Amino acid sequence: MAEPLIAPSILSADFARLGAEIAAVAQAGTARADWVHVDVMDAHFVPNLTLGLPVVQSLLKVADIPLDCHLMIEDPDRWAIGYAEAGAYNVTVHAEAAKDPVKLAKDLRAAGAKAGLSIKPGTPLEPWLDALKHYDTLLVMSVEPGFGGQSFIADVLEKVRTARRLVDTGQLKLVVEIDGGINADTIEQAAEAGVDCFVAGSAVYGADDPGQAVAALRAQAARHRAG
Ligand SMILES: O=C(CO)[C@@H](O)[C@H](O)COP(=O)(O)O
Repeated sequence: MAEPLIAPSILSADFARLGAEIAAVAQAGTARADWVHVDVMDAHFVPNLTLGLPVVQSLLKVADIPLDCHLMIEDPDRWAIGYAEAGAYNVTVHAEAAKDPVKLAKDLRAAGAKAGLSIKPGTPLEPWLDALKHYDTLLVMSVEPGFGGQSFIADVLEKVRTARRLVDTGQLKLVVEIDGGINADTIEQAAEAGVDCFVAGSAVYGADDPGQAVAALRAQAARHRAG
């Protein structure tokens, strides 16, 4: 299995210094993150408001690292394409909000982005398995979306195990990503369940040295990966 991917979430970064906060996890070497996770929240799909396309367009001009945009918004069928056209590496929409997830994935890929589908902790995986054949990432939420710093919900690991099995047997071809409550205490169980990509907000941006936190999380995940 490939090396685990680490994606720091800028939800826990200083919003007045976003360019510098991204650069802090984009230095060469083991402290370099694989992707930077950008949480877009609209205060409708989730009860919080963060940033939108104009900010992402500005970040794309200065970020020397792929941006993984997680859209926690209503009507992603209308808005997601803008993030792909702007140059986001991966654009993830929520299964609970998408009206036509297959068309959406095709449109995102046609615009040059990877397509991601996310499910909340209480959303089952099975109804989305056909649609997931068109996606490059599955983002399993391990907290209720909306806020950083929440406690990890271990029950979602059953969905990770199912997705891992489907990827390993060739029935799905995607990156299994987890988001919410990932830190030194929880990353091992997520790695053992078969996660490929770990989003971590407070565990990275709450650390004295965010780059060192990235390196430590990656090493810990690598020691505990399934397979
Ligand atoms: O999407 C979200 C929350 O909705 C996450 O990306 C959080 O930002 C992760 O933060 P931590 O739980 O790692 O502090």
